[in-house]
Amino acid sequence: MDVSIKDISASIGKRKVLKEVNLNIHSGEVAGIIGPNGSGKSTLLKNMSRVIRPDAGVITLSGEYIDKMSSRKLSQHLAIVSQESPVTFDFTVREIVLMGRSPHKGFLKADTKHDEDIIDLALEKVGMQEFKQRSFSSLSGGEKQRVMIARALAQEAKVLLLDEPTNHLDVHHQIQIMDLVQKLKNITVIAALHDLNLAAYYCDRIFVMHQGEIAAYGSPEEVLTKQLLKEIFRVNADINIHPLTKKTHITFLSESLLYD
Ligand SMILES: Nc1ncnc2c1ncn2[C@@H]1O[C@H](COP(=O)(O)OP(=O)(O)OP(=O)(O)O)[C@@H](O)[C@H]1O
Repeated sequence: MDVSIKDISASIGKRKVLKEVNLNIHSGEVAGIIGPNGSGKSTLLKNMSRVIRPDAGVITLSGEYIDKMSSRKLSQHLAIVSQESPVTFDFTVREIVLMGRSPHKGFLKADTKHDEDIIDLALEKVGMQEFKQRSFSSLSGGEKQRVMIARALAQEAKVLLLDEPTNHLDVHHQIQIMDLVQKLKNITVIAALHDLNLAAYYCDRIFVMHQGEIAAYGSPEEVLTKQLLKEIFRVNADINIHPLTKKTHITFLSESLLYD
């Protein structure tokens, strides 16, 4: 399912946070949204999932306007893992992942063996199957993050929005989650990422946000240049193609290294 964002502008209070943003993300693509703090990445994802309504512009999923879809239909198409964990009551891990099934079930319909199998598979994919009966609130930040990803997988949406999916995760689980995301078949993934080397390694294309606008986009090799890192991220860096992975690899350089 492809995602098209056309001339989206959005404000929070009096502040314009997104300014005529245009993006076209192809079906099955892993797209990375990168940018400094406050550049508008989360706000863009919130507009795509209709948590925030834009001032102007339209968003379509395979040509269908999201603002014309019912909430149920939108959740069948699109799942979001946001930075905020929405849970206030003490649910078990199983119950949290089961919530991902609700767009596919009738009102008050009992859970089926099919739902249970999907929950088990989703938990297995994120390596959390042993935690199925644990209380969600007792989990560590990284464990919670993996359960929220399992919930999104159980939703079986064709578009997956991930806001900082590797935030809180140790390096093993960062790679586990990004490997999983990359292997998802026929699913369009749009992920806001701070780790530029993870973005370079896993994303087909990268979109760079700066002050509410798209400053650049293209393949990681095209986008992640020394000049862009200096201008947008205000860092000095050495950039190579890694001999083993054949992907762009960034080494960040401290000011002291440059001027000592
Ligand atoms: N509820 C809010 N009230 C006021 N300002 C907000 C609110 N939410 C976001 N903003 C502002 O909107 C701008 C964009 O925020 P957003 O969270 O989209 O940025 P981001 O690129 O995701 O940042 P980060 O990398 O820090 O997560 C920021 O300047 C932020 O302070």
